Amino acid sequence: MHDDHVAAAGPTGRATHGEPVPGQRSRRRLTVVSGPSGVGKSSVVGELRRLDPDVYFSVSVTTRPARPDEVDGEHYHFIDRAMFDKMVRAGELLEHAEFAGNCYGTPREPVERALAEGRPAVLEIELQGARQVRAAMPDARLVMLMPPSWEELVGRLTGRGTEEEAAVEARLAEAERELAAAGEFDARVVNADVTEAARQLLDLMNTDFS
Ligand SMILES: Nc1nc2c(ncn2[C@@H]2O[C@H](COP(=O)(O)OP(=O)(O)O)[C@@H](O)[C@H]2O)c(=O)[nH]1
Ligand SMILES: Nc1ncnc2c1ncn2[C@@H]1O[C@H](COP(=O)(O)OP(=O)(O)O)[C@@H](O)[C@H]1O
Repeated sequence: MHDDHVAAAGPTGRATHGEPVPGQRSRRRLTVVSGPSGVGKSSVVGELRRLDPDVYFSVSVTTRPARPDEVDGEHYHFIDRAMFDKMVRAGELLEHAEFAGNCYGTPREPVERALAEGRPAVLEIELQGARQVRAAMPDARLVMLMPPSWEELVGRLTGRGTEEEAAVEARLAEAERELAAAGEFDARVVNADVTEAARQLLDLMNTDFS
């Protein structure tokens, strides 16, 4: 069984599972951040990037078309299905999954290189991928980002305005499945405030559970 921690904010605004010990970061740590579409994963991971520039953030490949504000090679590597299948066959993906009609995967080599260099690495991926990472790399820490409420999640997803109605429906169907699996994760962080959630995530990355 995995450690079970809920990183609720304490009176100091820090996570209550234990204070991080300076200098004792698990340098080889791989952290997986999952959570339903629209919960704020990109927002929180973006804030984490500002808080700790030393962390390596994986850039996934996807067959999903780029949104207008997305930059190839920065948000994702946008590739076609033939290239995706080729990467799967060649074993170039650490994990991969289909989500709401598109394929997503984590390029293996950059993550392994970062960890070998002693850099902590973060993957922002959905549930099936998180399960694959858990099976392949049992030391990885899995964190699920949770919405303050279902209504807030729906509001954020529709308010973002990046998807057509059918894609929103597909994401909400996946969201129910993802939230039902929250108990499988090592920790859950409620994203009520982006900066606070990013701080809690960083605390989790820097703390060894005993
Ligand atoms: N398994 C897996 N999931 C990924 C990967 N990259 C992104 N995802 C997840 O795929 C889902 C859909 O991502 P996206 O199309 O960007 O939509 P959004 O989450 O609504 O912004 C999200 O849960 C992402 O975390 C990956 O490399 N592997
Ligand atoms: N703590 C928060 N409070 C209010 N709105 C938020 C919060 N976190 C994210 N959002 C907004 O919710 C929407 C979805 O966030 P996003 O980071 O794209 O989610 P995800 O990557 O999980 O799909 C965006 O419009 C974002 O600005």
